[in-house]
Amino acid sequence: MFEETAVLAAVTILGILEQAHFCLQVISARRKFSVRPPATSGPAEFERVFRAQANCSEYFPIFVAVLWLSGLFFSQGLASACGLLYLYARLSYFRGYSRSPQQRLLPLYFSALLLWILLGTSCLGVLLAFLRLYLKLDVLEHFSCLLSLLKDSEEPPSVAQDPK
Ligand SMILES: CC/C=C\C/C=C\C[C@@H]1O[C@H]1/C=C/C=C/C=C\C/C=C\CCC(=O)O
Ligand SMILES: N[C@@H](CCC(=O)N[C@@H](CS)C(=O)NCC(=O)O)C(=O)O
Repeated sequence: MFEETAVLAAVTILGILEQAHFCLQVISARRKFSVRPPATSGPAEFERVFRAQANCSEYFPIFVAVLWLSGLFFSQGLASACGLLYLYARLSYFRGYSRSPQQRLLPLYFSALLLWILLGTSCLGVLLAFLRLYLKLDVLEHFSCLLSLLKDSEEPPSVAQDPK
């Protein structure tokens, strides 16, 4: 049972390692710019790294929740692909923000889009599970029946061969 979710688990571990990397970057920026805790302000270069890490951390619990909900209730493949892209977008956001506020924007939009896709597929997956469980209604099965009916009606009738 657990092994079936190994891909989601791998994406989660990768995400945790990414968070660790962002923390280490803040520690090294504190040393570089001599900003000792509990201070959180200093040169702009430091504050950008600090805010980038804080913003990524803020969204990490939401990311992990929707990654697993979408993976378990909708599709592990789609959720894992969105998850990997999200982690890449967050890395680009962090690197972009460390350079300038402007350079954070494109990866920020992309990461937000991926998060909303994961949230949307989570909602859809949970809704379909509710319908199956409480109303005994399998919407996906009805949908695939409908598709195969449509496909059959489009196929030309087979012409009987004239045995000469
Ligand atoms: C699934 C997400 C759940 C909860 C968070 C809810 C809302 C947060 C929105 O999803 C996040 C989208 C963020 C998009 C931001 C877009 C643009 C940033 C706006 C202005 C920046 C301009 C500037 O600083 O120069
Ligand atoms: N901690 C966020 C709270 C608001 C928020 O989540 N804003 C979204 C954008 S609308 C975000 O991802 N902000 C981070 C950023 O702008 O870099 C912030 O400082 O902006």
